Amino acid sequence: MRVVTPQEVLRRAEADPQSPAGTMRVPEFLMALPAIGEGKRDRVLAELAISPVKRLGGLGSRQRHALAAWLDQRMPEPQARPGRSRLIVLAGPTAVGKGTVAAHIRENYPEILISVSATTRAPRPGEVEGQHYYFVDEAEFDRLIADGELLEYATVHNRHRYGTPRAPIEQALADGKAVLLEIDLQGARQVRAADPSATLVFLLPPSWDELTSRLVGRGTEDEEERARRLRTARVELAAQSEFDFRIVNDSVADAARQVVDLVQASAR
Ligand SMILES: Nc1ncnc2c1ncn2[C@@H]1O[C@H](COP(=O)(O)OP(=O)(O)OP(=O)(O)O)[C@@H](O)[C@H]1O
Ligand SMILES: Nc1nc2c(ncn2[C@@H]2O[C@H](COP(=O)(O)O)[C@@H](O)[C@H]2O)c(=O)[nH]1
Repeated sequence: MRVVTPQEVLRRAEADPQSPAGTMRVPEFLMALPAIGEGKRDRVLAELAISPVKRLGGLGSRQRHALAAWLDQRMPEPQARPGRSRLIVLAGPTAVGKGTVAAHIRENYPEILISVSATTRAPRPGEVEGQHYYFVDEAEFDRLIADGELLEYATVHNRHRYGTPRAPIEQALADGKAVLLEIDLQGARQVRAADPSATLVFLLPPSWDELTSRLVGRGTEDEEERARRLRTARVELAAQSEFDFRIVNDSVADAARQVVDLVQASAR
């Protein structure tokens, strides 16, 4: 399996400025690296004299070399991305757009299997059994756990249980397909423990205000449930540095493309 490092993303951007790597903005690239927050990102941009509007493919050679040197010092290439499996986890706070991004990937990149979870929560209007979730009762969820049919499971927002059916994931991985799980932080940690070579991606909102307005705008939860979800969101945001990559969802298509780039990188 070939490992794609941030340095390789930089090389792809240089080779083809119109490629997904080339059109990625430098701040997004930096934020997708482990343990880079907004403050660190801004300090690095200032230190390397790179404007935040610059795209990787539009860097001058001095800037590109400065960025490559900074990367080499921070994460030497051979250790930057140890062998990855084709299993990608997409997590992030409530209403950041995980489901929307996953739906965009399902529609536009059918080669990637998007896992369908089991849940004890009731369907929302318009949700379809087997497409959005497998809606099960508590007894059936207990049975799935007892029979070892779930790869991971968790009680999310201290309310309902959600879990990833194991069989379709294992079959797809055995067939060489890439698999995307859209799950919560607890599930992401379980997947990491079960398969340290999985890639963990954290989806970030452009701002806290935007997150709350997406949650309100979705209109699927009452005020009590929204408050519960926002409490979990603070906990999840505080854990973002545990993830391999972070992607800001300010455009669904851009965020989806960045996730797909990571999926494809891990599948080489
Ligand atoms: N990039 C975006 N810009 C504007 N609105 C967005 C964007 N991405 C998603 N949304 C909207 O935000 C709302 C929440 O999105 P979505 O339901 O996909 O979030 P989620 O992360 O799956 O939430 P949860 O974890 O609560 O299930 C939806 O109304 C969706 O249309
Ligand atoms: N640990 C898991 N978390 C999951 C799974 N499927 C979904 N989720 C997460 O639950 C919340 C709430 O989802 P909603 O559909 O009720 O809004 C969200 O964060 C999902 O990512 C799963 O299989 N395992």
